[in-house]
Amino acid sequence: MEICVIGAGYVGLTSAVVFARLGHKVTCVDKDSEKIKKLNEGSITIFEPGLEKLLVGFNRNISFSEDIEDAIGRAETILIAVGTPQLPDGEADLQFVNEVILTIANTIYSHKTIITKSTVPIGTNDKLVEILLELEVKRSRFHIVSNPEFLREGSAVKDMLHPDKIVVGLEDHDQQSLIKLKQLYYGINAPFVVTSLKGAEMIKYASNSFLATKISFMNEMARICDVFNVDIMDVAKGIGSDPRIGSEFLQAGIGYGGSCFPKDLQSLIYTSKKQEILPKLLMATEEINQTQVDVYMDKLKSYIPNLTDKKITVLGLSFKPNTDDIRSSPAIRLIHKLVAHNAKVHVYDPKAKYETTNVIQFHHVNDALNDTDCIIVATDWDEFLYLDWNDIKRRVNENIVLDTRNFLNRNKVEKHGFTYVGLGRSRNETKLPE
Ligand SMILES: NC(=O)c1ccc[n+]([C@@H]2O[C@H](COP(=O)([O-])OP(=O)(O)OC[C@H]3O[C@@H](n4cnc5c(N)ncnc54)[C@H](O)[C@@H]3O)[C@@H](O)[C@H]2O)c1
Ligand SMILES: O=c1ccn([C@@H]2O[C@H](COP(=O)(O)OP(=O)(O)O[C@H]3O[C@H](CO)[C@@H](O)[C@H](O)[C@H]3O)[C@@H](O)[C@H]2O)c(=O)[nH]1
Repeated sequence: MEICVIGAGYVGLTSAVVFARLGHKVTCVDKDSEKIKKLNEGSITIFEPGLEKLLVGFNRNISFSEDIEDAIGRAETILIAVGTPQLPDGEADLQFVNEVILTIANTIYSHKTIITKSTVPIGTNDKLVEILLELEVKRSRFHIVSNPEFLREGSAVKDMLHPDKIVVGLEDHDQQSLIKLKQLYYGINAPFVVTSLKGAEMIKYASNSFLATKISFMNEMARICDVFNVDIMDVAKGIGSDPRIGSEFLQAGIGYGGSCFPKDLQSLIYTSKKQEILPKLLMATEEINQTQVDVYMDKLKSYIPNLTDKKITVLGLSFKPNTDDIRSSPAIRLIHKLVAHNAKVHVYDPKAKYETTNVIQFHHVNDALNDTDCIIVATDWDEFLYLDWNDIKRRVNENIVLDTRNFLNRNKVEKHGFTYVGLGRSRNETKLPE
């Protein structure tokens, strides 16, 4: 199948490469000429495990271009994978989706299946149908399909090749597009969940909201565990073994970040309020998340009351491991707070970069750790599990380790004389058998 993927970001590029791997002929377009230039030179524009290898392996099936009209003209299937960022009031900004739909309207000369992969508010795809009709595109020339994406950054390729489901939202009685989607995903072993356009849009928001709520729930539990000297890790293990709860997304910590959970929750809150529904649970989820960094700042200040001129080393910048993405990263929020308290901030991240005043970023973890007064693990990169605490002991001024991800091996850290600080990570008061 000849496909045009519009947007060469995390979703667009991964989709383009995966569909090329499935044997389709893909043109991936982006209006960012720098991105397209790099991709045409053979360099990958994002860090995503396995993506570069797959691109190299299937580059015969994929091309990159800035010429959006030309790519649309040739393709029978068009995937919209442009950004839908957040406006200041929480509403999703649909300017890029609207831009694309106008371009499509001006370029349709044969039938197109237009698939929205971008996360868009409930009712958007119905609106896209209306817009195309208002622009006098013949009804026989297009079908709109909502096919939200559920990949996670850091495991995007794996998630797209082995999804747990493929959600497809269709216009009324559109059997033709369902057949097209099955052809598109031929080779992927996953059940189809078929629903209306609005149904598919809602599934995407409900999925992210549920997962974000699970995280905020655990963060609230961690706050409670903290005052009762209970280890939240025991609680996660205990409740996670119940299949009704499930063991994933129970990791308490500094809060969720990234380009999806925060903005999608804000967007659903906005949409609900517009319909005069007060989404109290979603609002609480967001509020807990927003204040989680402050909870860790209070922890830090209970050990170092005055942070002025204290050297604080932050390990991790990205919003989660295995990605270079720092969008809405809690690590960045934490760094801003440290700077506001006049701390001298040293940072290290295996892949992500962040430039700002009063922060020094190091290329080697040991350089970032020299003479530090406190080590804060802000992202759970595997690399930090293998730190040589015996060596670090000799480099630092003070022995405080704040683990905001409940992730380090506490015994290993404490064995070398460090004070391990977490939230809801109190030592069990009952002496248990070894
Ligand atoms: N990042 C994720 O993990 C993820 C997962 C699932 C769904 N989503 C959703 O997918 C969408 C895309 O997210 P992303 O993270 O890939 O975004 P991104 O910002 O990484 O990429 C979007 C790309 O679209 C391009 N673009 C914007 N307007 C364009 C236009 N008119 N023509 C051509 N290109 C244009 C931009 O230049 C950019 O390269 C969003 O709606 C997001 O919510 C993201
Ligand atoms: O137990 C957990 C799990 C995750 N996180 C944090 O939650 C955020 C989001 O993590 P994750 O969901 O793994 O990454 P994303 O790439 O943001 O993926 C989410 O957002 C995407 C965009 O909508 C969806 O496609 C995915 O299904 C959804 O998991 C990160 O900051 C994580 O550190 C926790 O704090 N505790």
